[in-house]
Amino acid sequence: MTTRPSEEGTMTTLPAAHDVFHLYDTTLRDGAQQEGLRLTVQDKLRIARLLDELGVGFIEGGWPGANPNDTAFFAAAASGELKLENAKLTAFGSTRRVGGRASSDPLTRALLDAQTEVICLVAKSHDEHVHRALKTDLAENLAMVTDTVKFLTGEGRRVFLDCEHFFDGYRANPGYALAVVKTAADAGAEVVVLCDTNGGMLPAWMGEVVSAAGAVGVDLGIHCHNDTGCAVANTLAAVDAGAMHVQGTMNGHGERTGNADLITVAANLQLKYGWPVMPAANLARATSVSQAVAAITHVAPNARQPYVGQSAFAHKAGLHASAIRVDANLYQHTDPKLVGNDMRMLVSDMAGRANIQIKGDELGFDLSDRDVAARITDVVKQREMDGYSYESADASFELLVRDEIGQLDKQFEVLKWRVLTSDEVSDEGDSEATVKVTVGEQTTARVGEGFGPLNALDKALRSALKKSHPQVEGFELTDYRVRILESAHGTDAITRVLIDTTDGRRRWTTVGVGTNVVEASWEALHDAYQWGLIAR
Ligand SMILES: CC(=O)SCCNC(=O)CCNC(=O)[C@H](O)C(C)(C)COP(=O)(O)OP(=O)(O)OC[C@H]1O[C@@H](n2cnc3c(N)ncnc32)[C@H](O)[C@@H]1OP(=O)(O)O
Ligand SMILES: CC(=O)C(=O)O
Repeated sequence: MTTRPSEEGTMTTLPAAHDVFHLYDTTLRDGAQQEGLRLTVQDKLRIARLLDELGVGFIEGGWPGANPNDTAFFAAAASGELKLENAKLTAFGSTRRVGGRASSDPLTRALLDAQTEVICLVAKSHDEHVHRALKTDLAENLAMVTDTVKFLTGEGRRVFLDCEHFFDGYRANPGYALAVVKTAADAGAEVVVLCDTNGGMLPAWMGEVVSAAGAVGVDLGIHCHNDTGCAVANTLAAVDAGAMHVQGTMNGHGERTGNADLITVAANLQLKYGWPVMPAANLARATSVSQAVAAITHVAPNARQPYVGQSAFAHKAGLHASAIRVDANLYQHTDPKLVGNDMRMLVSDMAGRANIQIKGDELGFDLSDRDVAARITDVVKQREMDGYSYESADASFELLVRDEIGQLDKQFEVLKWRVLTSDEVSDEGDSEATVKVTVGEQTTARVGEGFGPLNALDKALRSALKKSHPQVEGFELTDYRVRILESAHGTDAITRVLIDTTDGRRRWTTVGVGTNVVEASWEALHDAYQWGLIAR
């Protein structure tokens, strides 16, 4: 144990860094056991490359022989499609079948065929599971461990062994759970991993059990599930008790409620414990790796994910913002840049002047004048009361700021708009819009047909502006979100519309509000075009 100053200046006791420490990623195996997640071979190859860039030591690629997809993944990796700079690809499988021999077990053979230097085996370590799930006796399970580990190490493989249900097994029969650890170590397993398979552990219970396993005299790993919401905390508690190998997944994917989020674990070890678990430049890729994995898995990123979530360093409250103007560290536990994230300032009805000033700086406006900032704050609060939301609608907020400080150089004025929708659907759609605008001295009226009123209005406005502002041809509406704000009202409720637009280079969001959804949509659309034509 070493004693080092905590960030607050008090002394805290933390374990000293191990000479050898493993970050072991199981996104491609246990992560893929998450409901709704399905990874193709190409997905797995892409995620493996990202994990290698991040700098994990081991990438568990799946269970070769268990399904054609995983077998094909290992074949692709072995054929040279996967070139790893930092990590070692690891094949996962179980101890041999009851009553058989490892040398003739087809799944053990498949582990060798995967051609990885490292193999991770799962073995039963809970006596009740041996009796009821394996349907054999305790001695045979130990023999399965010995036979499989010895066979694979004899074939030149490095073997890690996952003790399934270790913590529950230790509670039920500590002598047997520890015998599995010792048997694996004696047979040649390099690391014995203690698994909280059902995820029921709490941090306060970890130390005693991990220390008891440590007394066996083998390098220990930890594999935690998040069923009590404690996967990361349990992992750290196991590390405190001596584990030198941590298993986890990107974004905490995994069976049921998931596994320990390896990014959170790694960032805690590196930034809080001060252990050099990966080069600083690699940790600074954590946010982009997390986002890239989310894009590949099609699982929406969790904005509140520690360190790398979109909201991890987002500040909404006025009091926070005013202190952040003095020093960002007054309201953040670490520098977001260290994990590749950014501080974000949110504008809402909880804002004070400081939020507005910091957001102004971000957008390139000098709002240091207290009166100007106070006026904009008041406008924002009133408009939020009316139903607007500027938190994500940066473009509408910028238009509001420009208007308040006299820098709104409107690129067009709308003289009139109208839209009709009918039950007659032609090839052009079911709606027809007319938009009349002036640009400088020129007045133009155009009709647009489309599917739904917004589509028709978009076409009409684009058509009216394209001669004077040809760049509108490149504007594309990518998302359209409608929220009913006063549900008690029914069909005359207030509606808020958010529209995301892109021109291929930039992406911006605008907001509109009205009792009429078409009116709210038109306002958001109008702002989207104004911002796209004004802002650089
Ligand atoms: C805790 C974990 O997450 S471990 C990882 C779990 N991952 C998976 O199960 C995904 C991949 N699994 C599979 O594709 C299949 O379950 C396979 C290919 C492994 C086995 O499929 P099947 O032969 O059809 O068997 P099934 O899945 O029904 O049952 C598992 C068998 O393995 C046995 N088994 C379970 N754990 C172990 C173990 N550690 N060592 C040896 N055998 C084991 C069971 O007793 C059962 O044996 P039985 O067929 O004689 O009853
Ligand atoms: C091995 C594993 O995934 C578990 O015990 O949870």
